Amino acid sequence: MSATQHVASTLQNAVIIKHYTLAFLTRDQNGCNEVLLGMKKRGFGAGKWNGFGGKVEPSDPTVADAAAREMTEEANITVHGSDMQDKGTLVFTFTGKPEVMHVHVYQVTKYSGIPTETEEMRPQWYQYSAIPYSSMWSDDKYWLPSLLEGHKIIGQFDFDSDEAKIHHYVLDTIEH
Ligand SMILES: Nc1[nH]c(=O)nc2c1ncn2[C@H]1C[C@H](O)[C@@H](COP(=O)(O)OP(=O)(O)OP(=O)(O)O)O1
Repeated sequence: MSATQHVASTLQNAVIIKHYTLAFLTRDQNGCNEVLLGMKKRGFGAGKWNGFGGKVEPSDPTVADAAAREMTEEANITVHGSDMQDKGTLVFTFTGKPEVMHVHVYQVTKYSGIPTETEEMRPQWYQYSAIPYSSMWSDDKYWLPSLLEGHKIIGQFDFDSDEAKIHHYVLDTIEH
């Protein structure tokens, strides 16, 4: 079974699915590629650098709009749902927990404003060569490099109940 089939089967058989967004803002800074990460200050994943995102709300017209709303709320910049580039799907499960996290992953390059700290996130630009993987979710090092190289990713990471250790994962990288 391919990783994509594995993910599809997990989503088909899940009792509870919660939808989240995760978006990476990238820029070319004098010929050097950079990505904006945020230090999560509270809640799920606090103390880790990550892309920007959160729960898809019933009031969000589309999932891409949810991704744009979260980025605006968390980094104080303006981005539009129509500029969100679909970069794939990540599924996270946790031993002993019935719900499955379905994370919709995006890249965005068009924005206005200057990223500034909010109650939830402290944003910082990182060169692609200096991404702080040791202070990120432990799955990120497997798929973020491919995403930043321009590929789409479809993966599933099964965490232990403590949300720290991955006991199994599958990942497909789709060449762009
Ligand atoms: N293993 C993982 N690796 C990763 O890179 N990102 C993950 C992840 N597990 C969750 N995320 C992301 C998805 C989403 O962007 C974020 C979790 O969303 P939040 O809990 O921050 O949602 P909300 O901002 O809606 O929460 P509240 O404002 O507290 O209701 O963390």
